[in-house]
Amino acid sequence: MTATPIAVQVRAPGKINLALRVGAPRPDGYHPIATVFQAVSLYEDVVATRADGISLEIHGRGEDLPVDATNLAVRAAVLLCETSGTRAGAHLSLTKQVPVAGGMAGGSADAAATLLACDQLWGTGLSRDELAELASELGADVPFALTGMSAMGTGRGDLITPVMSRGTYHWVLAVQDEGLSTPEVFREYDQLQHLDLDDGPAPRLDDAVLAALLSGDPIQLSRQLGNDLQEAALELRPELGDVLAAADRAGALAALVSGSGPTVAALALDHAHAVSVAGVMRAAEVAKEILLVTGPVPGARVLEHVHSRRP
Ligand SMILES: C[C@@](CO)(OP(=O)(O)O)[C@H](O)COP(=O)(O)OP(=O)(O)OC[C@H]1O[C@@H](n2ccc(N)nc2=O)[C@H](O)[C@@H]1O
Ligand SMILES: Nc1ncnc2c1ncn2[C@@H]1O[C@H](COP(=O)(O)OP(=O)(O)O)[C@@H](O)[C@H]1O
Repeated sequence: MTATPIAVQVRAPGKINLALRVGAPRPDGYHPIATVFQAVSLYEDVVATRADGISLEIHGRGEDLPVDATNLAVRAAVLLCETSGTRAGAHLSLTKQVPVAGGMAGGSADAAATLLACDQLWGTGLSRDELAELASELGADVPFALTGMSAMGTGRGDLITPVMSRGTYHWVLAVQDEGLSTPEVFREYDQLQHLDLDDGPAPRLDDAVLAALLSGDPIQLSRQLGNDLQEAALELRPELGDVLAAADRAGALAALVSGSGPTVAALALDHAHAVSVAGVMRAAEVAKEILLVTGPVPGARVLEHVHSRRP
């Protein structure tokens, strides 16, 4: 008797870039980056159920996203199907908490969760390294969604090195109605920096970010937050200046645009301080939603296997 799952539920987190350094564009259109990711407690849940072919339904945020082969979750399932040669299919039910096109890698979390869910459902049995290789084919941020916690990303952001982090950090997120396009923000960055192909120094992280994470002290971390894409995001969406100013007035330790934006992440001392910062930011009416999250949290993980027993 072999226990075969008929359904698998996987959860993967969104992220904040605590530090993001960007170099000049490469011939393939990507930019070399050096970043420190932190996975935070906004989650994408994927339930993969045995079915014919690959199909997708979306709940929560992003209900108007396409459910065809352009969706990152579908692309992940198709890639695993093709790589493993399986004849099995899956229906994917995706529940999204992470804002769409918010600079928090929700689509990447969907792809990572789907890879893991389908791997379990189909018994493909790939190692974490093999999954990470497929992940990087799907997008620069996808490998981190598998790893979670706190990690350094280099190359296109897809080469992941976990880093030590002490304690829990409390963040207030200001979520905007309308997302920003990642390629557009990188293009704006190139214009602002007057960067051409392979022009300028390779991006480097300051070791002080890693030391701050290790200290567990949010005040120390607040002094090391930084994002090279912030100016470009502000250029494209000047209202984000009001969000950063509101976070400052609310007494946040520091605030920055996450990744390519437009979500702004404000760091608080502890939970009570985060509640107070969130209250002031809500009253300032600078965002569609103000959310409280914590980090670091784990990467993609199986929450449940549903089994049918077959002889
Ligand atoms: C900026 C960051 C920071 O973590 O995150 P988000 O703000 O998107 O969440 C990432 O680098 C985004 O990663 P991700 O969103 O997975 O990018 P991809 O889908 O692979 O690439 C989309 C496009 O963004 C640009 N891109 C992305 C990554 C990178 N290192 N250099 C780039 O220039 C390229 O124009 C690429 O065609
Ligand atoms: N499952 C998905 N969830 C979100 N966006 C997706 C998904 N599949 C494809 N996309 C496309 O990717 C774009 C950016 O995705 P997302 O990961 O939400 O933002 P960001 O890159 O800013 O972190 C979306 O605007 C959408 O066009």
